Amino acid sequence: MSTPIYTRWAPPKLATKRKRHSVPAASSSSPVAAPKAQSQIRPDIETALEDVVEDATPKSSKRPKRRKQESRTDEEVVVEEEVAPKKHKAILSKFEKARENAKYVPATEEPDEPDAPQVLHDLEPLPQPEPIPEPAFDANFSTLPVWLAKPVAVKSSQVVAFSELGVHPFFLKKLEKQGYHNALAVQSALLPMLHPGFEQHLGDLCVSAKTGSGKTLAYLLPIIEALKDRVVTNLSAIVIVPTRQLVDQALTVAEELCVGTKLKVGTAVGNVQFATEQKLLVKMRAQYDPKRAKELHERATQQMESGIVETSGILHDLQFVPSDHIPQYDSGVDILVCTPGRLVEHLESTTGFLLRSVQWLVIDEADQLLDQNFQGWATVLMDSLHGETPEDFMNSQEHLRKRRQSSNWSVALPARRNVTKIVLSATIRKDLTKLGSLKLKRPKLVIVEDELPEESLVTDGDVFELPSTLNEFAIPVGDGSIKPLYLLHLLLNRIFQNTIADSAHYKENQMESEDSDSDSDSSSDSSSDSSSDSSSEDSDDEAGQQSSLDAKTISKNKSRILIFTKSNESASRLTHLMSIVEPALKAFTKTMTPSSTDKAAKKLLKSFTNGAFKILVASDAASRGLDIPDITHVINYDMPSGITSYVHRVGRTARAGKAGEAWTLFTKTEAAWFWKQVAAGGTIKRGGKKVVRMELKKKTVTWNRRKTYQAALLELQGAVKAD
Ligand SMILES: Nc1ncnc2c1ncn2[C@@H]1O[C@H](COP(=O)(O)OP(=O)(O)OP(=O)(O)O)[C@@H](O)[C@H]1O
Repeated sequence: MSTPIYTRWAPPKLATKRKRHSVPAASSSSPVAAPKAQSQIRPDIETALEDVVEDATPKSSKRPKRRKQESRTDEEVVVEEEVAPKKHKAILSKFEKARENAKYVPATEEPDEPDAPQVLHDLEPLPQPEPIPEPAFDANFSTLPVWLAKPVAVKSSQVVAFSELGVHPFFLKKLEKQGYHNALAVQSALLPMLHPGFEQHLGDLCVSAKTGSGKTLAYLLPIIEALKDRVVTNLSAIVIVPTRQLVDQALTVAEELCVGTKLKVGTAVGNVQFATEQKLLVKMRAQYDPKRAKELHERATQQMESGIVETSGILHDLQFVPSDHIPQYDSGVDILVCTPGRLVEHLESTTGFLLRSVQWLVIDEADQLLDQNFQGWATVLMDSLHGETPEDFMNSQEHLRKRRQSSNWSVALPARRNVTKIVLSATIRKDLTKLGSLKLKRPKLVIVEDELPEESLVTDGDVFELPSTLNEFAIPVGDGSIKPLYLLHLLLNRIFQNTIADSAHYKENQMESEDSDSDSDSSSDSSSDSSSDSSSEDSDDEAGQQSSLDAKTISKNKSRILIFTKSNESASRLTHLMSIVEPALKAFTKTMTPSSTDKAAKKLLKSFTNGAFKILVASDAASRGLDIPDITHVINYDMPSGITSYVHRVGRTARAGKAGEAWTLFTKTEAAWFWKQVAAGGTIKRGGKKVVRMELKKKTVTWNRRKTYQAALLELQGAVKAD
């Protein structure tokens, strides 16, 4: 038998499985380099190779084939050996592939460690990568409408002569007489916008300007100038302010400007009898009109028959006019200064009180008024201002308008009156929900400030500015148990004697952060506590640290001090306590109570202005708008209720360019709020100035007064119980 050209390739011998494949002896001399391949195969691919060989053989025919091989004939072997090269090729290519695959080991992959202990994980969150810090959000857009986001900024140092602002010579003389030569910044900004002319703003104005910056004159002057030639009285301007003191103040300014004109200025406040006020505001007269009189009489008869009869109104007024006449109503004033509550009462109950001729609506201290919105005054007012006049009170023009409303003729009728609204405050807020109730048309926000914001700076937040002539101080008073003694020390040693420069008792300490504040607060307290009160109280070396002033010294002093307490009751109690502990102050201290009559309140403010007494103790009722030019000091005996309240309180001094000081007494619990919200300067701008912290030692404050103070407290307690 000849030797076959190709011999069958046999896989290399493997330890266990190889036995399964019996290879003929001749195959070892095969031209196919089986032994060579065997030597080149890595042990790790041996298994793969074995699998490949196994795969190449159909599994079902493995065993029968072996058995067959033993019993096969020579011809069968020859046939089989002719088929072998083909099979071998297929197997070899599979082997090559397997070898290639086995060669690939990912570079980074760690070799499996089958013996490594298995780590069991609970349902713990998987460790996460560190969050990528987000860049700080720098808003360069505003959610507010453009007029609020981009106000008209006016520098508060801008001072222009009234004559350059187109003020009528008639008023220039008046202003000169009052000592006003130049217009203050807010006046310089508003007068051109309100005067008819090229610079006039044909829309409404919101004005934010510091306390004491002259806003009252800024709105009253252009209104009175516009109405000065008026001969027939007609309600043309309404000025709304929150309190009756402010009504009086605005009335005084308006009346001074109206002297020499025929204009009538009236007021509507709760302290006058309503009926009396009605007669002043509306004048009734009889007009001959038999046809309309007949109609009205018929309606009155119907009412009588139905049994439901009006006790006021036009039908009620019919009885006061001749039978063929009808009642007609004329305004008794050209300018009305009022509180919102009383205005609403007149709108609802005063027959013939109509707003059809109103051209100006001023809302001063607007943020406070809009916050209160009692009796829904803004809605009632806007309805009356923009709504239609009730038919019974329509004049001929309004009747004509109504008749022609749906016809083509309506376009030929004169346009509906336009009301210019002027909304002002030192703390105006960009609150659209509040301002929206005023139905402003083409509004413009004017901000008068020392530091003008950058053009590009868009801010939705509210920022308020204090007068540049104001200096602020703050005194820590521990837990507040002897706060009245701190106040007395401040009054007697600092204000009435003005010994601040050489007094060792006031330790100046400029504080910026609350942390440092509370630290030093506690340290100051602990230092005072560590010194025995009883030993130091009457010791000689303390003598002279606390002043006891005589009435003469106080009366000579030019200071006017306004002390704010949290309520009217606290104001009365503090006045009482002060006069017991320091009797010299009794004649110079008065309380402002809301119960005092209008006349008494006016008298009180007048004698304070004149210097008849020096200290006025008041609640927040006096914090807004009160203009007493000579107030030198404001003391926040009790902490104000908010930032705006602080701004208005301290704004009672340092008015119209005069110097002033504001002092705040703060307890440990109030320190954080005060330093963070008020003193830090985020919302309140003070032109680079800081609130200066002044420390007083407790023993200095209580010197020689502890017993008197305790007796005074007992007396006060007795008085309160007796009440
Ligand atoms: N052109 C002027 N020159 C000098 N003083 C003026 C001028 N205009 C007004 N004043 C004075 O400025 C003071 C403050 O005015 P006004 O009461 O109008 O301030 P304000 O801005 O309304 O303050 P507040 O916000 O506290 O109500 C008043 O005493 C007033 O007489």
